[in-house]
Amino acid sequence: MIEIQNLTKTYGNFEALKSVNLSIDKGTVFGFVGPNGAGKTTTMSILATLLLPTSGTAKVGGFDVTEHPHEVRKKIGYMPDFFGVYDQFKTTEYLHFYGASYGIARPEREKLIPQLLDLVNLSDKKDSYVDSLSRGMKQRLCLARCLVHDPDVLILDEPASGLDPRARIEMREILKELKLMGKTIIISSHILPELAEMVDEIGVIEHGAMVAQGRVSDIQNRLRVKRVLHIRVIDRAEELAARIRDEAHVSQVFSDAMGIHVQFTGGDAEQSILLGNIIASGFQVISYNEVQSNLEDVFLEITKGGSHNELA
Ligand SMILES: Nc1ncnc2c1ncn2[C@@H]1O[C@H](COP(=O)(O)OP(=O)(O)OP(=O)(O)O)[C@@H](O)[C@H]1O
Repeated sequence: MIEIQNLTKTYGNFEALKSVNLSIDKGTVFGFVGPNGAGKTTTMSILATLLLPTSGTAKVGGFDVTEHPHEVRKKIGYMPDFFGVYDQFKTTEYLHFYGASYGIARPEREKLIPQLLDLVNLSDKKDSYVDSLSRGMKQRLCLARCLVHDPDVLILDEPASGLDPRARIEMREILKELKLMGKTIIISSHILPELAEMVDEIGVIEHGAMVAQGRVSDIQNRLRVKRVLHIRVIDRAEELAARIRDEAHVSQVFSDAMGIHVQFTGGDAEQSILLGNIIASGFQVISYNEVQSNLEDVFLEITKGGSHNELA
């Protein structure tokens, strides 16, 4: 649904995007993450046909953003990171305005708008002035506005930024519904653990270059060069810690009141063999688990010190 090839963008002498490649299948929720200034907004603005690329191509639903911007616009709903709402409108009027801009006839809009307000949980605010809505409500109204023409693709630039935790959860629930409706969604965020729960894939961009892209679990696996295992036994923890040091794929061991922590370089099979050896040696294991890294850890690992080439 989205295909970006060798995309570059320069502002004067500054290279904001350096040959970015990105491919997103229909129905995927794609999380676009990267530090401030990495190039997320630039990429999304190009996809939204608001900015021309310097070189390379970007296609949405098979249409090139430079050659067929009008076709692309029919396919996308775009929510910018900063947006204005017309404060003097009521929410319903606001959506009528956008619906009419897309050429949707009034009778159709009369049916559509209550559905949209319901989707974004604003039905009880249908007669409220936009001015009186909270930030979270305005974000949701903006999302409803993006949906008036039933686009296949949603390009959402930091939709959860500046929202309190409750408003973020509401936004996340709405995005889940949109995914169920079959929309392809590209969403940028700094709130990485939040993103992990709702995206199928992530792309990490840093200094204008994609440094990792794939399914969240795959990227986590690729980064798990060293896993951390946490083991609890009924007794003889110190004895077990000393013994584990000699096992294959174990690089570091330390124990504390919480149990034994093992840095492990093996894969799933080796991890299972280690457990077998521990039990065969007569230790009574209460728990044996791998400490899960969350998306925040993954992101920090990928972007630390620029040592990420093997992931590109
Ligand atoms: N119009 C412009 N003129 C010059 N430089 C620009 C312009 N727009 C963006 N940049 C620069 O390009 C780089 C990428 O900016 P962009 O807004 O795409 O990053 P971002 O990943 O969206 O960051 P943020 O998370 O802070 O919004 C930044 O260094 C920014 O300063």
